[in-house]
Amino acid sequence: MTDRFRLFLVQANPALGDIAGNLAKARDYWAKGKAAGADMVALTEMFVTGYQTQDLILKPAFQREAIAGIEALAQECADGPALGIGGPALVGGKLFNAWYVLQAGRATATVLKHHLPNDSLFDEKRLFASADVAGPYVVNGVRIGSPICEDAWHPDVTETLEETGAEILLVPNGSPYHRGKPNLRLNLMVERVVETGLPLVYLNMVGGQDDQVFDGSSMVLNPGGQLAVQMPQFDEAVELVTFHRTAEGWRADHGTKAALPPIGEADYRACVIGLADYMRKTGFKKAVLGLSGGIDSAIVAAIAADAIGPENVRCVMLPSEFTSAHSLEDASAAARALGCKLDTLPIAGPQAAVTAALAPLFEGLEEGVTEENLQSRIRGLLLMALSNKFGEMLLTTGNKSEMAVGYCTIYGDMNGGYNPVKDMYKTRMFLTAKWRNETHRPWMLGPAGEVIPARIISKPPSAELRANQTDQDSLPPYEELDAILEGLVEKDLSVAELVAQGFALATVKRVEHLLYLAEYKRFQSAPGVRLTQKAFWLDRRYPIANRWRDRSAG
Ligand SMILES: Nc1ncnc2c1ncn2[C@@H]1O[C@H](COP(=O)(O)OP(=O)(O)OC[C@H]2O[C@@H]([n+]3cccc(C(=O)O)c3)[C@H](O)[C@@H]2O)[C@@H](O)[C@H]1O
Ligand SMILES: Nc1ncnc2c1ncn2[C@@H]1O[C@H](COP(=O)(O)OP(=O)(O)OP(=O)(O)O)[C@@H](O)[C@H]1O
Ligand SMILES: NC(=O)CC[C@H](N)C(=O)O
Repeated sequence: MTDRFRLFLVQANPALGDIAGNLAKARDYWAKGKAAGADMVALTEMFVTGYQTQDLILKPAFQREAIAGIEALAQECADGPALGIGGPALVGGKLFNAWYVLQAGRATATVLKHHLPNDSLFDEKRLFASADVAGPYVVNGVRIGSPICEDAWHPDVTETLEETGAEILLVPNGSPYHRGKPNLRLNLMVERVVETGLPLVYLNMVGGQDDQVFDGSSMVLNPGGQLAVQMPQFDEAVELVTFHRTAEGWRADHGTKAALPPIGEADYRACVIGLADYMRKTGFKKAVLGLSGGIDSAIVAAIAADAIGPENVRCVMLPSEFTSAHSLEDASAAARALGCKLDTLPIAGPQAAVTAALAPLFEGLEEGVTEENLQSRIRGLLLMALSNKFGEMLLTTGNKSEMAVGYCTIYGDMNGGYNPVKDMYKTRMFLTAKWRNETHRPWMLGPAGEVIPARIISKPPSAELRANQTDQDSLPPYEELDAILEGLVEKDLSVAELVAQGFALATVKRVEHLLYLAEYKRFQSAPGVRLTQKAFWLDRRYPIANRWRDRSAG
């Protein structure tokens, strides 16, 4: 009887749709596991296709290529350790989210997912059939049960596996980041370990995919819930875990115990990885953004410098007659501190030309928001011209507070391919800027030190679209706005509940109105990194034409 079982865990970053590339990665990791003397090499949920595939997985040609790839992989990895890999499976004409166990040239087990996540950003019931729960499979005489991700968030699948003889639980995941997610997963997995009395391996992928960032944080728990291995959050990593058979069952040796970063740092890292992977996976090497001397564009510049290197980030100051001297100085100081190129493109010329073109139609009409927004749109036009000419993707900079209430110009500053701060509230932007100035980590490609000049953080935010404008002319103070948004968006509170918390009825109703009104802007907005469980895109899907307003407080 085997008394030792060695499992090679692969916390890697697949590229969605790159079936050949993901198979090549799988082969390389399998060879590493073989060289390390593993009995089994484990990869994550849907590794062969990347995750989440959304409706791409419904395309028969895509399914066929992925399944054929797994069959070929089985043969290439016949001579050595077993290989566990996620991919689609077609059984009885139905499509399943599956995890294949490849041994001796074929799939000796095809585990099919039972619990299909269908809330927040998941729509798996739309894509896959739900399978009945099956028992464990055997590798080198050890019976292993593999609940697939959501399957381990409920007690029934692991209970069945334990009752049908599983000795070790190995859970492949595609679990995306949100604030505090590692702790949530740990609590759930400890529950499974305590219920079953079995050791549990939680294996998650890493990397950015559109709005989602998968943050690894894979771990191994021994019965009782003791943490034997903690793999890092966000980094690609491998770990050879050795299990020993004891009188009480299998136990994992202690291994790597990576420290997980605090939440603020994890959010920033998610923004950096989300942007870096979006660029890499869509084929961009360089980015461009408007650097105004305000905090939003300064943080986005820092994130971009950290993600793709300051030499690949072009900052552009586009001053108008309303741009203050301190904005010019602050933009220049920020670009210098980050080591990014700064171009200056005054907008007075194009603004005069557009104003003249519109003059015959606008004659006798008062100037107002139209003219203010023209400046933003001219900036957007010039920035997109640079993007076209130099192949630099335009970054847009609207934080979550602005995106919530529509404090941004459609086809103006909303222009851009990706928004790394789309899910970060303005009050967090200030904290993030301070934190980045005080902290440098090896994964940051930008420099250490005060990369966001102190005045950018301390001065009152202004769009500078008219003389002496500040954000607080149009919006409640950000502390109040964010607290109300936290209630309306993150917690789905009613207007009455917010009023009971002490907020003025008129302010809450105005914020609620702006929130609903701005749906059309968000629908046309760039994707951005998801940090919360109510990100504007998949977590919170609202109608655009919507006459409902909450009358709970009158
Ligand atoms: N339901 C709907 N479906 C589709 N389209 C709809 C629509 N409602 C309005 N629209 C369209 O949207 C237009 C109004 O939206 P928009 O043109 O954005 O203009 P609007 O939202 O009125 O103004 C932009 C606001 O953003 C502020 N801001 C803050 C920070 C930075 C910047 C900046 O630009 O740098 C701007 C600026 O001060 C101003 O308060 C309408 O004229 C109409 O064309
Ligand atoms: N003078 C400018 N030069 C270059 N880009 C600008 C200029 N003014 C605005 N922009 C672009 O439009 C975006 C929206 O402006 P907004 O005022 O909301 O942000 P900010 O200036 O970065 O920060 P804050 O809101 O704190 O002032 C900016 O982040 C920037 O990308
Ligand atoms: N891929 C999955 O099944 C993930 C679902 C799970 N609720 C998570 O977010 O981790």
